[in-house]
Amino acid sequence: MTALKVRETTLDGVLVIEAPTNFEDFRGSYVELYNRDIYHAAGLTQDFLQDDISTSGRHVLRGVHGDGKTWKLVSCLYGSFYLAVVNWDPGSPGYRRWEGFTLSDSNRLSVLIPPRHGNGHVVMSERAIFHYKQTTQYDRSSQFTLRYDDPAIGIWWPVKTPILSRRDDEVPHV
Ligand SMILES: Cc1cn([C@H]2C[C@H](O)[C@@H](COP(=O)(O)OP(=O)(O)O[C@H]3O[C@@H](C)C(=O)[C@@H](O)[C@H]3O)O2)c(=O)[nH]c1=O
Repeated sequence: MTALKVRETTLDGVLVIEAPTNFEDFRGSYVELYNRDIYHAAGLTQDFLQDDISTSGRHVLRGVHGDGKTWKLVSCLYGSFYLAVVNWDPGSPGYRRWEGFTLSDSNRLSVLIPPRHGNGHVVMSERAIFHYKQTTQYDRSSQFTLRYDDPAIGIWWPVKTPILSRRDDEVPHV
């Protein structure tokens, strides 16, 4: 069985993971994005029970959202986006630390995000498909929303005036 290639990040528990198979030939590509047995063999035994996608145009920014119980495994199915993850656990020494990642349909990377972290992404290609697996059913009332440009967090974004939903635009600074 292929061993999963996993890289640690500056955020405790946040991992960058290569696709178990990323094959290209004259026809195009074939990607095995998630394989339960290979993930479990690497110690990543989260029980994912929902798959979600969102599609967005260039410079749309969704987030920063999170909750206290959900693990997410984020990938880019099409195009490219910049993903920011922030530790939002007041009990953690890394509280408010953030890191950014570029995910695309060429690097085929996934990012594993533990509970008590916020995530947001901004689309860099003309269109992109954001995909994630999650360990809980959607529960809007348990989610927190952070302002993407909150100076108290200081996330760097490659786009300074992104397109936002009303929810993401109206959220106050912390
Ligand atoms: C997140 C979610 C939304 N929905 C619905 C609710 C609403 O009618 C519609 C659009 O929802 P939103 O405007 O909240 O979508 P969006 O702003 O894209 O929210 C998402 O942002 C990214 C960054 C995440 O990581 C997700 O967890 C989620 O918070 O989709 C579901 O049915 N299931 C879900 O799991």
